[in-house]
Amino acid sequence: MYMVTADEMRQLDRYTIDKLGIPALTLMENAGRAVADEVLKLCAMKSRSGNGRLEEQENQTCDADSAEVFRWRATEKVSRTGPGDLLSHREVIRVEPWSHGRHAVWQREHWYILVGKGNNGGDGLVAARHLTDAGLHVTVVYADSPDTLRGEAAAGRDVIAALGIPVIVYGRDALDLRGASGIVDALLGTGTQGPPREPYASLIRQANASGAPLVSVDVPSGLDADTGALHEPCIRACVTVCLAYLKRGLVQYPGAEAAGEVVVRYIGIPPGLARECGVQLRLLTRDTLREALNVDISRRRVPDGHKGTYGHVLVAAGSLRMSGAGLLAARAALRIGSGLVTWAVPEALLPHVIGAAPELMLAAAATGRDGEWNADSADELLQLAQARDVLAVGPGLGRFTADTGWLRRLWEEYDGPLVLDADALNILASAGPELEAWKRRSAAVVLTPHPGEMARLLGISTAEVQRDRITHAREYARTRGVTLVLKGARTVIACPDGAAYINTTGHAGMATGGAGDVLTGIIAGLLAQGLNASQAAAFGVYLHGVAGETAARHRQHPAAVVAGDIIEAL
Ligand SMILES: NC(=O)C1=CN([C@@H]2O[C@H](COP(=O)(O)OP(=O)(O)OC[C@H]3O[C@@H](n4cnc5c(N)ncnc54)[C@H](O)[C@@H]3O)[C@@H](O)[C@H]2O)[C@H](O)CC1
Ligand SMILES: [K+]
Repeated sequence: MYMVTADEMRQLDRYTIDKLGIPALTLMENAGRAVADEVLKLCAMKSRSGNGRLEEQENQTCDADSAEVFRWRATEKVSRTGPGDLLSHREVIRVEPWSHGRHAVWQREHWYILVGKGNNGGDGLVAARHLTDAGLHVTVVYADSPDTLRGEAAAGRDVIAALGIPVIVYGRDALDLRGASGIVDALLGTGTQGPPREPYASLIRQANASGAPLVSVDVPSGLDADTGALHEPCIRACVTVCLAYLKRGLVQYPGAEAAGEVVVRYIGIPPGLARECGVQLRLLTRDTLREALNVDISRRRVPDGHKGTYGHVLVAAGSLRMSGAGLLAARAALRIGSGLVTWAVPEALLPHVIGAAPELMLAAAATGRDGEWNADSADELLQLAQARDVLAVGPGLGRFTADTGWLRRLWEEYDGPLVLDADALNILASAGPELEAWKRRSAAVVLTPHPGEMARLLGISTAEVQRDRITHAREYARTRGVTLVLKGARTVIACPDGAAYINTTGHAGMATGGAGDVLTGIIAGLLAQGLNASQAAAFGVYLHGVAGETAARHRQHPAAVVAGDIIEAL
């Protein structure tokens, strides 16, 4: 599933209308119909729950290969009354075609359609008509004077008037949303510039305060469609019906939170157009792993395989006070399926980690009695690495004198894939401009920074990184020729060729010490099994998140998950 910026969406709109000849009114009609479908679905859910409130949808038939709708949600958003279990559910649901019969249950429903003066408002006007035809009581609320609408939106306005659908002009007529059964937010879409101005701001506040379920058209009004930043006041939707292509801001926090459950609906724009027009950002799903990354997610084993078949990982990690980080990375590399894993530790640590995981091979890589790494250990490490397929460096490494030169030697003299995490990234960041002189590697490099490590790599603040995670990650990967995994909620995987993926597996309970070390081991292990850097990074992040969800279910609560649980759940 491709993801676009507001500007890319405008280009795709224009191409569809001007080059393919599909009328804008057709797109708007389909958009409004899709919004109406989702509103009717919510009404049906409420009627099923019997108490007139939104309950979590029962198990839907999941069609793993459904092309039409990709739906995921944070349950606490959809079931306002159910015990939010904090786990994000990912499911692909086929939305059954909705027959617009006059269902008696819906005639109790009174929905308000908040309409802006752009085409987002136009979509809302089409939805108002469909919902009226389905039997709901509908009132259209114009944020601006109706005569400010232009083009297709003005055409929608005239139809509403011709049908005699009740209309309120905000600011001129009284508006009380407290009795609303639901509200459609068709105020601002991808044409928004900056925080909502009056009267949109007041109307958004009134809608949020109403307590009624909010369905946003395309994007919640007030949300930055590109970065996911909230320009308050911003609508807090329980469902966002995203049109044609997923907007980036709906997947990045805090936007993902404000959007609630996101449903991407086909409205007549050819699905392949984004790829043809050079869009390279995709949602990371099983389909994406199979189709875009050509990953064999079944991970078949050959009947006559042996340990050597599945690669040998060398993990250079762990120090006196942080030996566990190295152990977690090494264990994860083994659990994900590597044939062999050697864990290299400072010499003084070795006697203490013997037996920590009997399946691991151990090696002393830094002589000295203090249990810390030192620059002299580069020779030993390079010696060990020559007989290994992948080198993972960083978890629990610590900093030491001349560590930049040490890392540079590994970077330039080891000719296999390199995975750098934690302190290896901090050492890389401390190289500063000298990094330009480091030899460009022919073999893959995968960096796995969390936002703070990314900030140090870029020399900016963590807040700036988080303001536009996708752009920062993609820019760094492209200019440095590396594969970069920017961790955090909705991890970004950015590849040197410009391709990028946003992961939706995982949950907040994985914010626990060592979870990142586990990911490093997973990615190194997948590289050892022959996946390329993009495949190993994307598949590794995806599996890491699924394992975290599984671990939370086993522990009955996300807060109880520790990093070792994620390894066991792999
Ligand atoms: N994706 C598709 O194929 C289709 C999308 N459609 C819908 O069109 C909107 C985008 O419409 P556009 O007219 O470009 O802009 P908006 O409706 O989002 O609103 C802009 C409108 O509001 C004013 N405005 C801008 N910023 C602010 C602000 N901060 N405060 C107040 N007012 C603001 C601005 O002057 C404009 O007049 C897209 O989201 C879809 O919903 C098509 O309908 C179908 C095809
Ligand atoms: K909207």
